[in-house]
Amino acid sequence: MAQYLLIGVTVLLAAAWAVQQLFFTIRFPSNLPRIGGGSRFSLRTRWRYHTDAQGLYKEVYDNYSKKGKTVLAPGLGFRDDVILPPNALRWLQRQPERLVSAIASQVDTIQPYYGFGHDKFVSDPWGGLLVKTDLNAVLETVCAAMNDELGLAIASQFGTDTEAWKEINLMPAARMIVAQAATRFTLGGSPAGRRLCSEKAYLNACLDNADALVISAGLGGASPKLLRPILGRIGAWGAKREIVNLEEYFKPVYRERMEMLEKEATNPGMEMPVDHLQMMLRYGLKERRDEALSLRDMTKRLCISNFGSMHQTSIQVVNMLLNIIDSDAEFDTISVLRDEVAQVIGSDKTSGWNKTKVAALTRADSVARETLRLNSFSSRGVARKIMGDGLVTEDGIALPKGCTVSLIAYWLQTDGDIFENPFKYDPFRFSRAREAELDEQGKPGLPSLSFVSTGSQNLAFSHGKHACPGRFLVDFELKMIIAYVLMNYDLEFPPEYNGRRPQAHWVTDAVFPPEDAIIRVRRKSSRETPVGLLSV
Ligand code: HEM
Repeated sequence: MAQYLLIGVTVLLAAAWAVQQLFFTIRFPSNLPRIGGGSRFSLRTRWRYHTDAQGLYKEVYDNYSKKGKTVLAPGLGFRDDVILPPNALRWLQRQPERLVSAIASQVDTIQPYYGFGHDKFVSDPWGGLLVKTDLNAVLETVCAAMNDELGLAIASQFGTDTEAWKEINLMPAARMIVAQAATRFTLGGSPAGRRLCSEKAYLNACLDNADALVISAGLGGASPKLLRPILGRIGAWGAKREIVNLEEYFKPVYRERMEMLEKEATNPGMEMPVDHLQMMLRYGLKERRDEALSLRDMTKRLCISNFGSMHQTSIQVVNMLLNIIDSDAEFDTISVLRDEVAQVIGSDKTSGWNKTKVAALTRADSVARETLRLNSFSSRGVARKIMGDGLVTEDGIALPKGCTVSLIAYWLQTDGDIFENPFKYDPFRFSRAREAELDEQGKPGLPSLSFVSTGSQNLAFSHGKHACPGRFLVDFELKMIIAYVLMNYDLEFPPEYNGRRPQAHWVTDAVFPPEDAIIRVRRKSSRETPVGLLSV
């Protein structure tokens, strides 16, 4: 019996392998070199991507990317990824969307069909596009509200004791702070929405949902296409459960907004909330009516919005605060930043934050950009799916339909020929260069070195038409966090860290911050806090 079972399983696996090879495997041209050589990847090379992607990508970067050559590297599960050299970025940007698609690549990465039941939640990203078109137009209003929420969130996580030092587990604290601030601009504009901003169970549900989406994307993306309908569903189980959970919290806000929109129809000019949800409902009722009228679909849109606004931002906050404390002994980082905040924000206690002040915080800007240079979550950038046959790279590779191309961002951003002392966190690396090049008004020049500016040496937000539109909001958010935390708290590492931060770690090609990093904080007394505006 066991013998027949074994034969049956072997035949089934062989048939599955043949079907996978025949129908689902992309055929690459013979002139495209593979990392490790040969005509297929050895198991060792595939395994290396999953256990040492940092080392594997170093070889890709040094041996191919830096020499202007395209190369094939193993990716998640059984995927093969085409890695383009940095000098191909301009060529890539020139290609039309119908041939080179950012959105199709996001669908491949997120596998929304399994988590959300339909690809449209990613392939038709109208909610995200509103960040670009509508949210950024009212950034100052939205960020003023977010600043209030940040103060409350930080005080709640860091405490208010001005005598004793408190040990904080940074990752969970940063996640809650970012979730609370993000909720304020996502749906905090109405009374029911505002209540959710500080509702810990809701914030945890949002964060759990974002984690479940990462797992769903990982398992769905790693499985061979043939097995994806099974493994994708298993991987998405947690995400589906979290969506139902989140819907319960969201229901009263959704109903409140629909009632407000109904009232507004008979009462034009009525004051309405200014937040992302309101923009989504307004647009949805006009252009995607079925979705806007479905609580479940709008909950899924909310999940996507939360993922965008919470996941990478909280990672950036953890790394940035660790880097500020780590570099303080050598660069006096905390005092330099406090002086800058006091100068730019402190003198004007009435008008709050605006774009001019955010832009004037050049040193805080440098601290944030230097963190992204070294500690981006994604080690690759500008991932695009090739949508048709016939596209040939500048080095003569005919890219087959269905493959994904990207650039190695991590090794580009730590290239010793571009950055002096490339692995050192130098908080004022970019502000020094900018302050040495003053513009006509005597302000720091070189705007291409600012946090929000993207390019081949700064790919954390990607580059071009699809570069992250949320980065302008993140720019406000990070500077508000720097200002609030440093003006209201003293910070240090526990003595056993010997002044050095715990390092980030790679899981496949994603770079995670240390989940168990501890910092010690102590609230400054109001006498010591020079900027009244910043205290809550
Ligand atoms: C440190 C924080 C963040 C990082 C590092 C980051 C990074 C990225 C990256 C790499 C992309 C892909 C772009 C491409 O495919 O070329 C992206 C897209 C996007 N991000 Fe962010 N992001 C962050 C925060 C945010 C926030 C706070 C929001 C919302 C307020 C947001 C909204 C979006 C949207 C809507 C897109 C899709 C853009 C498009 O396809 O045109 N992101 N982000």
